[in-house]
Amino acid sequence: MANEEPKKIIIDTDPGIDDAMAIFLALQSPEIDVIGLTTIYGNVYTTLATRNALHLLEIAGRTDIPVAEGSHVTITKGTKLRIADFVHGTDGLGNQNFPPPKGKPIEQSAAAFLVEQAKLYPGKVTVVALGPLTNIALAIELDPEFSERIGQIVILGGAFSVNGNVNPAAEANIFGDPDAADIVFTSGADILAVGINVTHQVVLTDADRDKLAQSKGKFAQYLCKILDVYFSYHHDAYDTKGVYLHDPTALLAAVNPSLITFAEGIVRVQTNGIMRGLTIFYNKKKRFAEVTEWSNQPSVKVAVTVDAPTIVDLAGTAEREMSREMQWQSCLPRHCIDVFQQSINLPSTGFQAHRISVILTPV
Ligand SMILES: O=c1[nH]cnc2c1ncn2[C@@H]1O[C@H](CO)[C@@H](O)[C@H]1O
Repeated sequence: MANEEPKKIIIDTDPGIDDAMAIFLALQSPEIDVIGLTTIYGNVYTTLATRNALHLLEIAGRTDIPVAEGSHVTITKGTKLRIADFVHGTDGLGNQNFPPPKGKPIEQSAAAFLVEQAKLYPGKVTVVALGPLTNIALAIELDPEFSERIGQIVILGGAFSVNGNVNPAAEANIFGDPDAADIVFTSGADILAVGINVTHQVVLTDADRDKLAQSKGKFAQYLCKILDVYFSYHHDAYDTKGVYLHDPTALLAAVNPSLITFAEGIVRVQTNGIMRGLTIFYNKKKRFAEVTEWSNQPSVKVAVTVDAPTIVDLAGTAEREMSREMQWQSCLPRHCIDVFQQSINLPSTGFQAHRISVILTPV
């Protein structure tokens, strides 16, 4: 991997504490060239997402990276947005009230920027979408060739065969704009969805945070400040002793797909009613007699298992040590994981079978 050209990545983001982790990870990784951040509502409103994106780039000393502001409303022009400030704090970054950034977003909208970059580097740009999918759907609407021109869209979103985190049906990013999500999932682009069936297996524990706190690394120090609110929320909302690394998992899956396994099939999104935001994966194992809403739709990839210990390790290492190169060689080859096997032991990586999903496999 070392000799390959760095992967061009645009992060579509609503920062967000785990967004901040993912952005720092990306900026730390020699395998990635972050060519832009685009912003969206979700964890905060879009205006604050833009401000936070600019702020995070200033913290990282990367003000050379452009920030394009995204949509303030859903794809159907909905203004009743669900903002998860109870997860991330009212400022989105752990109620730290950082001073406003000096930088400004570029003039172009997020969707126009996405379209332009995909045209400039056909097949070479990966979008890592960490919030609701409005900007991506707008890019698809703006340019009918966007889906073909974009290299890959890695979506942090969906709850495949598991309960959601907004309600039992829906995961937050898909719930944020289900119509946009359905447009993206059926667009024909090369899509990898990393849902909470996978990210809920990637836990940064209280002990991991203590390790981070002992580090003098710039990112570690910063993150320890903002992580408190995220930990309190998880302690209240879940029985897990730690926090879920949603956004870092999606980012790392984009950089190194061998960290996950995936199934291929067709995803549709419920856009109304009590199951609004539900993602339903069709594994193509049955030939239905009737035409269904899944018939003749393009296939996407849906993450099924994850090498959780390696992701937590990579995230921790990169955040702790500013200049350390990531150790991709410790990653699991995809073919090593048999999702049907109940007990897997891969001693070379310390991979623990119980930390991967064997019950939730939409294979
Ligand atoms: O309980 C929740 N409600 C709303 N958003 C959440 C919650 N937990 C995490 N996230 C945010 O939504 C994405 C994952 O669904 C993550 O980006 C996370 O920051």
